[in-house]
Amino acid sequence: MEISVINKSNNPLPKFETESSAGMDLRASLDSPITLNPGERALIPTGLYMALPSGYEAQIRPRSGLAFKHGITVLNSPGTIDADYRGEIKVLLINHGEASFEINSGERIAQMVIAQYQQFNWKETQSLDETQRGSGGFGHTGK
Ligand SMILES: O=c1ccn([C@H]2C[C@H](O)[C@@H](COP(=O)(O)OP(=O)(O)OP(=O)(O)O)O2)c(=O)[nH]1
Ligand SMILES: [Mg+2]
Repeated sequence: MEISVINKSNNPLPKFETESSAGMDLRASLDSPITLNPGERALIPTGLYMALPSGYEAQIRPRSGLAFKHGITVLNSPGTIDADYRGEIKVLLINHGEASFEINSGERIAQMVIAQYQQFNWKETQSLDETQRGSGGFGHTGK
């Protein structure tokens, strides 16, 4: 599958880092570094614009290394890029760590996974089919 993309950043296009990676890492596209102090959030531009085929979405997810080592994560994870969005892809990062974290242009800040989705129509009704689970949830099967 090919996806049309415009790259206004100085970074190479995102790529799969290993043979079977699910996502491509996204790089920050910045004029100057951004410092995220503990508790702070920022919308980080990537300089990328794309046209997903209808029926596909892009999910913006955290990189586990940044989360584990620095407490840096994607606040709205997974961020949703709609197929009809033509604006710049941006990444909403938050610093959940105890130390300030500097983001430099070109650094890999998150990853993007393309996934299929299906739209649907509601069929409004007064009753639903019975199942073994019924309305049990939120741990009702035990620890
Ligand atoms: O992490 C994200 C999440 C969203 N977007 C862009 C693409 C997406 O298609 C659009 C709208 O996102 P969403 O629907 O999550 O935000 P909203 O607050 O509901 O805004 P809108 O009213 O524009 O839908 O913003 C990003 O660039 N990065
Ligand atoms: Mg929306």
